[in-house]
Amino acid sequence: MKPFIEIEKVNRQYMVGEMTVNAIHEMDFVIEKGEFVVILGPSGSGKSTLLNLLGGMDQATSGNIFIDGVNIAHFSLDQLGLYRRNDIGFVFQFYNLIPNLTAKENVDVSKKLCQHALESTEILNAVGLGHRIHHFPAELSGGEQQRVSIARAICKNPKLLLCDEPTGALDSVTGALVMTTLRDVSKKNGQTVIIVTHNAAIADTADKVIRLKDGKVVEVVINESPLSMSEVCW
Ligand SMILES: Nc1ncnc2c1ncn2[C@@H]1O[C@H](COP(=O)(O)OP(=O)(O)OP(=O)(O)O)[C@@H](O)[C@H]1O
Repeated sequence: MKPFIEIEKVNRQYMVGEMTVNAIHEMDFVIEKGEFVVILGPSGSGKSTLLNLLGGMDQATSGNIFIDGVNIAHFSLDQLGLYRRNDIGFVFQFYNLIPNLTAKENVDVSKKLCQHALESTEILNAVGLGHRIHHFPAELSGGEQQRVSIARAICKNPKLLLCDEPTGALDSVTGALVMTTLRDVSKKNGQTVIIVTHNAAIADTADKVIRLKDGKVVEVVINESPLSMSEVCW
């Protein structure tokens, strides 16, 4: 059986004046359905570029990106728009909630946009915010706001959940709580999750760790027994 995600000889080059920058260079890896994956690497190693390619926000210079059997590297801009809308959930470092909408209304925005949305109240309960559904973002802590943004992404019932430094703006205790929520809810829903982070501690909780350097994969580690967040030293 083919893997759920297959990155095959992917390149993303930028031309800067006369110079060619190989942000992603001949990259290959696979991710199975339901895996909780962490991508680590130093600054400039290609993490954001890779996340943008997987999320259909950018196009590869060459190579194949199979998501659930479909090669998105050959998509038109219109197809990429539909792919981002229906198949991808995003969680960013800063929560990007709409300030004048409540937690539930923020999550409901996803329902209006995509085809397979889940029930927002149920997801807000699952991320531990059942008692905060009518609160506005300004009435929520940073960790609570990030959990609303996770609920918003999961509510789309996406094929793939992409998270860019989801704990980057949080203190370590709140970050661990947010990561626990993310992992628990995704595992319950069989959701495939890819997290880009500088925080190597998170790697021990992942099913798979992909390390990048200079636009290349330098190591793929499969954790047979991932640690729980409470076992990780931040
Ligand atoms: N639009 C662009 N034009 C030219 N070069 C770019 C562009 N975007 C990224 N790069 C280069 O591609 C390489 C990879 O960048 P990328 O942002 O993917 O790294 P990163 O691992 O996400 O870094 P960080 O951890 O600092 O966010 C870097 O050398 C960067 O300078």
